[in-house]
Formats: sequence, structure tokens, C-alpha cells
Amino acid sequence: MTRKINIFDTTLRDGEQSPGASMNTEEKLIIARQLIRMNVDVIEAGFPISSPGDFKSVAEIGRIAGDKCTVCGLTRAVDKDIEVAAEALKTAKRPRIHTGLGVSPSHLRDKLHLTEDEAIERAVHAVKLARSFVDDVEFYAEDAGRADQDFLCRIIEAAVKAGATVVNIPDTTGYNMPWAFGARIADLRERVDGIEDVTISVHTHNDLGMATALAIEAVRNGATQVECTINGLGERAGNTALEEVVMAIRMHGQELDAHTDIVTQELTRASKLVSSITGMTVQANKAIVGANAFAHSSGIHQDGVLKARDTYEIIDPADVGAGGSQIILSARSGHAALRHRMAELGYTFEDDEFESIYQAFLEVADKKKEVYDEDLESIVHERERVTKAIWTLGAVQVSCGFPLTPTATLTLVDEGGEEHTVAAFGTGPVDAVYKAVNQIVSVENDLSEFAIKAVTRGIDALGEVTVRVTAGDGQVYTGRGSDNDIIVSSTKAYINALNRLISDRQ
Ligand SMILES: CC(=O)SCCNC(=O)CCNC(=O)[C@H](O)C(C)(C)COP(=O)(O)OP(=O)(O)OC[C@H]1O[C@@H](n2cnc3c(N)ncnc32)[C@H](O)[C@@H]1OP(=O)(O)O
Ligand SMILES: CC(C)C(=O)C(=O)O
Repeated sequence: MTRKINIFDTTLRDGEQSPGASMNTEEKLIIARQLIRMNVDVIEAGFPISSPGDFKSVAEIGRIAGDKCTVCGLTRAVDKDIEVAAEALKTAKRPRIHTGLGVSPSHLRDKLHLTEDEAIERAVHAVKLARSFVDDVEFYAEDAGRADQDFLCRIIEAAVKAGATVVNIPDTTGYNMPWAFGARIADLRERVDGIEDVTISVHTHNDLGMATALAIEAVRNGATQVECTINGLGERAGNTALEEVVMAIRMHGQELDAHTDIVTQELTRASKLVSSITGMTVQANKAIVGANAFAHSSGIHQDGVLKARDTYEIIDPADVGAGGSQIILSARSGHAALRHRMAELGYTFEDDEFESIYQAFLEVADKKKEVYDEDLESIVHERERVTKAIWTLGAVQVSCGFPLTPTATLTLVDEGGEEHTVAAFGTGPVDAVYKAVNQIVSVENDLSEFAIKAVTRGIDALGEVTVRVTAGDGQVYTGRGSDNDIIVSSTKAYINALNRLISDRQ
């Protein structure tokens, strides 16, 4: 059996320190319930002395967690902070007080104005005071990543002797290279008396984009608790993302001699929940939970994934609750992806026929970022209409606007391939085009209905026009046309209806 790595979630404390991410108690409770469902080992619920709201959040989360997980409140190495945290946690079944202070030269000298010995004294006092309230006390050595290693060993040893059950080695400013941070953990394990009896925790920040790498390297070197947040929220560039560290441990568990008890199928739901509550959007290319994490939009990748998912995916999306892999159709897609999606929509084609569909698809794709199912339906139906064409559109140009008279110049091509060009005025651009069509086609009809709708999403959507024309004998013919340009779709729709009328007469 591999080592169990405790997942200490601090979304509600460090995560909330992301500018703009603050949450009220109700919101924190909703997230806490999801963290419990996900089976995290520890929830850091807040900083109780910070405000009455945070005090209440810690108390309420302690109440709902029961014995399902440990609930932790953060404090400074200040008596009042510790007493207030103890009060907030007094009804929690598994309470933990997390106390500590800065240990790097700049934190000691510039922020706390303490000598090393004074800092040790303060740490010991804080841990002992916390232990007088609860059995589970975590000591943090803030900015350990930039501390003098000999001093770090001394203060950690003093905290362990004072009764800390967990020692937290944070790289508060995300300064370290992963191997240097790992070496610190290995060194502490070698030099600190009694460290084998406590949990070594790490709390890393993402200032150099390495929070997850730092945490994993620490695990490789003996840490057995990782502090992390959903979506990597947290002060400045954020913390280690819970979903990343959990999945990295899951994928490389044997190599790391590590596992977690997280229900990974809940990760996507947790990510969406935190994003919607905090208003902090998840970047599309975010590992594990980003919208594009399992999306493939280039032909070579799509072909590979369709043949065997693991050619381009190391994680089964179902394992993180993300549904399935996505094939995004774009101008970079090849035949394999288009054929696959068409088949899913119920369309199969012979090779020749499919090639012309693929060419029509590329034309649409070059005009749009993404080709949606509705676009594909439109391509197929447009093509069905074109096969019955007697007249086809050669060119259409319209000038209109205030105070111009709407004028259309139109070229239609007949069945023999001959081009017919006319110009016409109208009350509006569509009216001008339809008058021009009538000049060429010259078949008695009355336009009884005209409707336009965007068939796809976004500003670059395809516009589909549906028209109904009534022939002299009262028979009604429907025509449809779609294009990114609504004048072109209007023209195609009208020609399509007239073609039906004429072929009926023939
Ligand atoms: C590494 C972390 O601690 S991350 C957690 C960050 N979270 C927070 O800051 C929680 C929100 N903070 C707050 O609500 C407030 O800052 C409080 C309640 C904690 C303190 O408020 P104030 O008493 O007004 O102090 P203020 O915020 O201005 O300054 C912090 C003081 O704490 C001291 N301090 C900072 N960290 C510690 C520590 N771990 N142990 C002891 N003292 C500390 C600072 O030196 C400073 O003391 P000084 O005023 O004597 O110079
Ligand atoms: C309180 C500690 C653990 C912290 O948030 C940090 O060092 O970043």
C-alpha cells in the first residue's frame, strides 16, 4: 500500500484571499459540503479573529463536517487569535488550530521585528497555548521557502517538542525551484528530532507557475499533507490547485509511493461551483478542469483520439467528472473528425459525396472559430437544396443605407451555365435583391413569408432565411438559405423556393 497523502483544502481561507473572491457564510457552507462530498481530509474554513463573518463560517463548517473531516482555523502566533479560533471550533468534532509566524530573514527583521530566538519562543508559546484547547495543532513556518535552513530546522524542532501534530513548510512566495524545495523537506526529515512522529505539510504558491511541481516534489521527499485550493485560487498568483495535485498523485502514485482518498469524479463539479460562487472564471486551458482540458480541435489529434483516446489524453474525462472528450470542429479539422460528428448526427455519406460536404464544411469553418452541429445540419440541407437547383447564385452585391436607394446587382447562373446579370432598386436591400431575381427568373409568385434566424452561436453565426412563396395557382413553396451574410442567405432562400416552384411546373 502506498502512503496516504492528506488533502488539506484551503479554498475557503487562502483561496478567498484572491482579490474579488470573498464569500459569505452561506456560500462557504455550500463549498464546504462539496469538499466533504469529495472526501478532503482537512477544510481550512477561515481566520476566525479576522471578522465576525469568518468566525461564524468556521463555527458552522465545524458543525456540518461532523467527524467526516478535520476543520481548521488559522491564527497568528498571537494569544487572542488562538483563543478566538478555539472558541469558533469548540463544537467541531475534529478541530485543528493552525498557528505560526514568518521565519525568513525579511519576515523576522522587517515584518515581525523579532530575533530568531524570540521567534522560536513565540512559536513554542503559540503551539502550547493552542494545544491547551485542542489536540490537533498545525504549526506554519511562513516563508520557509526563503528561510535559513538551519533556523528552519531549529524552529520546526521546537514546534514539534511544544506539541505540534502537523508542521507546515510553506513556500509562501512561490520562490523555489521544485528540486530545491524537495531538498529542504528531505533535510528537515533528516535533521529534526521527532519529525517522524508528525505530519509534514506543504503549502506552495504559484508565483513562478510551479505550485503543483513544488508540492509534488515535496511529496516525493516525504511530505504527507498538501495544502491546496480548488482551481488554484489564492493570494496573488494562487496556491497549488487541488485538482492538479490529486490527479498527479493518482497518475504517478507508484513512483511517488502516494495516494489520496479524493473522489476524483467530483473535481469538475467542485471547480464549477467555486468558479460560480467566487466569480473567478477558470481559464479554458486550465489543467484538469478547464473547458479545453479534454477538447481536441486539430485534425491530427482528433483522428488519433477517435482511433484511441489515449493517443492524446492521459486522463479519462469521466475520472474527473468532466463527461467525455470533445471534438471541436474547426478549419483545422480533417475528414475523420467531420465524418465522426456527421455520423453522430445520423448522416453517413459515400466517399465522393462526403468530399463535397467536407469542402463545404471548410468554407464555413474558414469564416468561423468553431463549427457547431447546427452549422453541419445547415451544410447538409443546403446541399440537398442545391442538388435540385435550376438557378444558382453567381454573385450578389447590395448598396444600401441612409440616404441611399437600396440597389442590388445580381448574377444568376442557369442550368446551362450561362450567367444573367441585372440590377434593381427596392425599398430595402432584400426587396432590391428579390426584384432583381424576379427580373431574371420571371415566374409569377407572391412572397408570403420571410423569416431570418441565427442558427449558430456568436457574432459570426450563420444566418438562416426561410421564405414562402405562393405561385399563381395558390400552391406554396418553401425555400431556405444559409450563410454568414444575411443578404446572401436571403437570396439563396428565394432562389431555392423559386427552383422548387419551377421544377414542380416542369
Ligand atoms: C501567512 C498568512 O498569515 S496568510 C493569512 C492572511 N490572512 C489574513 O491576513 C486574515 C485577515 N486579516 C485580518 O483580518 C487582520 O489583518 C488581522 C485581524 C489578522 C490583524 O489585524 P490588525 O491587528 O489590524 O493588524 P494588521 O493587519 O494591520 O497587521 C498585522 C500585524 O500582525 C503581525 N503579524 C503578522 N503575522 C503574524 C504572525 N503570524 N504572528 C504574530 N504576528 C503576526 C504583523 O507584524 C502586524 O503587527 P504590528 O501591527 O505589530 O506590526
Ligand atoms: C498561513 C500560511 C500557511 C500561508 O498561507 C502561507 O505561507 O502562504
